[in-house]
Amino acid sequence: MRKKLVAGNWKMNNDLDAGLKLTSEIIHMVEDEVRGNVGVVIAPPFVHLTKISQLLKNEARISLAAQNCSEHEKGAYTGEVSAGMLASVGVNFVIIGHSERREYFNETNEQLARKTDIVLNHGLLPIFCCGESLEIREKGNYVEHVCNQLNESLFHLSEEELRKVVIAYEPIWAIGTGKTASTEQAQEMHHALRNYIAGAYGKELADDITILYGGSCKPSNAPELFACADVDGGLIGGASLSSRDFVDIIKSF
Ligand SMILES: O=C(CO)COP(=O)(O)O
Repeated sequence: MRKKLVAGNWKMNNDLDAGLKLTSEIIHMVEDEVRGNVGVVIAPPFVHLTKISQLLKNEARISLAAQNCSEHEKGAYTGEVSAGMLASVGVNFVIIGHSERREYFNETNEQLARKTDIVLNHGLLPIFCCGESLEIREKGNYVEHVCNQLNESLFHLSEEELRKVVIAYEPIWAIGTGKTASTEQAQEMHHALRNYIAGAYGKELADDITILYGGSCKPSNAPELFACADVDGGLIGGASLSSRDFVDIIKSF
């Protein structure tokens, strides 16, 4: 049985007080309302991680993620944060290759392969983002494009390493636009990605990999998206900034 997961990517939102308040609300609501075996991840900005890690110390089902990390081990990289530093403050997951990082910070598939390696080397779990632009969607080669992102950033991993990776499919045209992928579009891509992984690593491993959907996911559309056979949860942006909406999404399974 593969793991179900709902992760909240706060992006560059909330000051520390607001972040701590949101975390406390999520802790209490998850405890009171969420049944079943869905895992919860929150990904606050870097400067919140140490304090939020303390709040989550006794929360077995809520994990902490960073939104990015350096591809370098340490050294003269002003402004960067290393995987080792993240591990030292209690982070569990690292989001790698979000489309906003690919677009605004020119992150390449090769660089994301290095980030994946360094994250795994520090005992952290990558949430690897992939997805196509509207232009590629309209051209029709979107499956090939996203499979290539996996190939170039993940397929150097051993089987044991790939098993630790969570994949998040986020069509760029659906992020922050209010325009969600239809269940058919989400299922088509998730199924294609699982098949592609099966081709390289075998069906057994492919069936075990958690693949999340992201892009304008909210309480009203999460139930139908999460009901798709190959969708194992969500990577939530805007709606994860409201504890009520985020927990309602978690309860959509
Ligand atoms: O980018 C996303 C999560 O990483 C999705 O963002 P929205 O849910 O705001 O569309």
